[in-house]
Amino acid sequence: MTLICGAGAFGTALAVTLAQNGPVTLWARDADHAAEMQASRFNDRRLPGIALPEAITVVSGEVPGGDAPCLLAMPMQTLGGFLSDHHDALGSRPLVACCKGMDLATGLGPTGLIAQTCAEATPAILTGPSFARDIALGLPTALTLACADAAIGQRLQSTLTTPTLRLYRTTDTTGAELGGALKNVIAIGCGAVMGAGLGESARAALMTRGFAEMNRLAHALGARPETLAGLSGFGDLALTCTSAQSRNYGYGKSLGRGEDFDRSVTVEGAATARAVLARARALGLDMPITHAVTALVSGELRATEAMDMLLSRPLKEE
Ligand SMILES: NC(=O)C1=CN([C@@H]2O[C@H](COP(=O)(O)OP(=O)(O)OC[C@H]3O[C@@H](n4cnc5c(N)ncnc54)[C@H](O)[C@@H]3O)[C@@H](O)[C@H]2O)C=CC1
Ligand SMILES: O=C(CO)COP(=O)(O)O
Repeated sequence: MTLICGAGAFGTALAVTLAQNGPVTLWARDADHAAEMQASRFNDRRLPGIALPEAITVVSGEVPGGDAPCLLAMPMQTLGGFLSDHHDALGSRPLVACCKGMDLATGLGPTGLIAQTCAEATPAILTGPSFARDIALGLPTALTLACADAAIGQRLQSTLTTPTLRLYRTTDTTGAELGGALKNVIAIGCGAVMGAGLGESARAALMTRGFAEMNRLAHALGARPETLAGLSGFGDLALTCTSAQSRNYGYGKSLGRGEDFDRSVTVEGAATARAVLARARALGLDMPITHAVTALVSGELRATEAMDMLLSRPLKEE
């Protein structure tokens, strides 16, 4: 049995693909939503049009106990609260974060938060280039499964691989979670560039210099360069900065056009930009794109002003 907490688009998509391997329990925060899904066999609120296989049971209330791995598929800024609220039920099993970002309150990534809040559990993270709908439709997808405990990571890799979802494993949790967190920040910037009509060449420059920035922070925090070059870093950066399916990219595009954006949509890069900037400042690191995106998101700068700020920086070696 696999337990997935968080019945948004991603949690539901993971439940659909993992149902090919055996029973899945999908835990939803909202009791009405859980009852609606269990009865209709659809998640109309977050992933419409995808039928839930019979192997999925949707529950709410107490998080089910047990030793089976638990996937945590809720937005990053809600993870800390969820872990504290359900600490006892989560117990000592592997907890696989499926969220992307950096916690504003602590500056920690998902595995750091798990380690801090649920000390008996084994933290892991599942991350990389994938849209929930693609996974749910059974389109081929490859992700990174990171767990510092190599043996548990290997077990998770085989449990969570499905015929269409291929997992690669690493023990570098820091690198894997930083890739997923930072690519969303850069994607907001790329969306803003495109929304403001600054062109595809400017977007390519921002992606490349953004990748340099991701590597700078990752290096300072002890991550391995090959992790950043893999699915969870470069792979997810490429997908999110170029796809109209991405909510971070779409949000950036609205900012670039000066249009409103639906506030109920999950856009992880907005809070994460602020968290990353604070962390970088504490480490004495220069992260100009993250700085520009933070100013854009807070309304301090428009996209063209943010680009002017980046272009007027002193010339330097690549
Ligand atoms: N949607 C996608 O294509 C992908 C999403 N992700 C990541 O998955 C995470 C979740 O995103 P989505 O599922 O897309 O978001 P979503 O907006 O579709 O759904 C978020 C879900 O989290 C639940 N939630 C909110 N606060 C909660 C709390 N305190 N406790 C428990 N549940 C809570 C909401 O009820 C909602 O069902 C994000 O970090 C995102 O970056 C990763 C890869 C792909
Ligand atoms: O993480 C994702 C793709 O890998 C989903 O991106 P968005 O959250 O921007 O939609």
